[in-house]
Amino acid sequence: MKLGVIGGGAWGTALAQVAATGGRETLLWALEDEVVSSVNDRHENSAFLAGIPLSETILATSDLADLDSCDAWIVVTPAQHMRAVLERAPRGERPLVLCAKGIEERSGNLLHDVAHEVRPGCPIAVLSGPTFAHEVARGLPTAVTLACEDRALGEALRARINLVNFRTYCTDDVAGAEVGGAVKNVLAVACGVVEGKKLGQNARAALIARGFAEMVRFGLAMGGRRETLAGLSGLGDLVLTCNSTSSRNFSLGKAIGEGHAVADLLKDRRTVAEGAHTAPVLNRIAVERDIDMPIVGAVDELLGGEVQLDELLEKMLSRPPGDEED
Ligand SMILES: NC(=O)c1ccc[n+]([C@@H]2O[C@H](COP(=O)([O-])OP(=O)(O)OC[C@H]3O[C@@H](n4cnc5c(N)ncnc54)[C@H](O)[C@@H]3O)[C@@H](O)[C@H]2O)c1
Ligand SMILES: O=P(O)(O)OC[C@H](O)CO
Repeated sequence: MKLGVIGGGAWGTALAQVAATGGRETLLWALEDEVVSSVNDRHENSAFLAGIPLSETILATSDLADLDSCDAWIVVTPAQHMRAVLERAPRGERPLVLCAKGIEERSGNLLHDVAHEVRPGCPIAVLSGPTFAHEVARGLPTAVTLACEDRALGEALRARINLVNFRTYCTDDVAGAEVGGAVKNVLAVACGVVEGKKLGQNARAALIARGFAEMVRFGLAMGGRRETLAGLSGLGDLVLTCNSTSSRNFSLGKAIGEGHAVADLLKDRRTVAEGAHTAPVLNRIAVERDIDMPIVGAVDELLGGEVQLDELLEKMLSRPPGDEED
């Protein structure tokens, strides 16, 4: 099986490395010519994953038409670009493994719904979990969720990508896996703010726990299952992302907490902090569907520049605490 990886950012590059390490013929599509030449000539992605040697068997291209030769595609563009890239990619039915973490802003749809709409007939799987690209690319032990409604296809895909150090756990709960990855990015921004503002470890733990309650409420409303949300793609990824400056979302929040202007932090970014794109749409859906998500709402307000941080913190801390199980 030849695998096509669509997206030459840090995560697409790391997943190409996983595929190549497993002996798969691997073609990496990247938007930037400099990424293509860096991977093909120097076996490194110096733009997005500098300093990590890549398998010499990974071939890169900037021509989407070349992906026609692949049996399955691993789709790793940022969430907001996935639709446009899949629309331009060659036709034909082949499994798509979606790896971005987000919700499409304009439609409010989870990414598997977007992919079904753009590529009807292509079987869809979702790969998510606690996975910093730089660790995966170095071959450090990692475990992920692979969600596919068609269990047999999920098993077949697992056989293609599983490695000793890239443990792949299957589920048929696609919505649950996607919601975990999308919501944790927004909560990581909040935890970064707590770090930047020096509010302490207790506050961060409280945010993780109450944020998880928000993730579960939203996930259940979207048709996901509680055990998926408590698994690798939900709680697992939440814990990773809310505790490390390796996370772009956490780092964004930390800089906001330190007093940097949101607009400056978001303009001219080369790397993606998906939480900034997910917060408005997630909050919009939560309000429309009457799902209680105060932390997500606060992050949305903060990123939208609608409120000053100190004012927001005062508002959050003076909310009357409810019952824990609510
Ligand atoms: N980096 C990680 O550790 C990691 C791990 C798991 C999941 N993810 C997810 O993978 C997705 C991709 O993130 P990343 O870290 O690989 O990206 P990145 O931040 O390393 O790089 C940015 C990417 O955006 C792409 N891009 C910019 N404009 C584009 C456009 N108009 N059309 C298509 N692509 C465009 C660039 O080509 C580049 O591939 C995100 O949804 C992210 O949440 C990342
Ligand atoms: O750098 P972040 O915040 O996009 O997080 C990367 C991965 O999603 C961690 O699992």
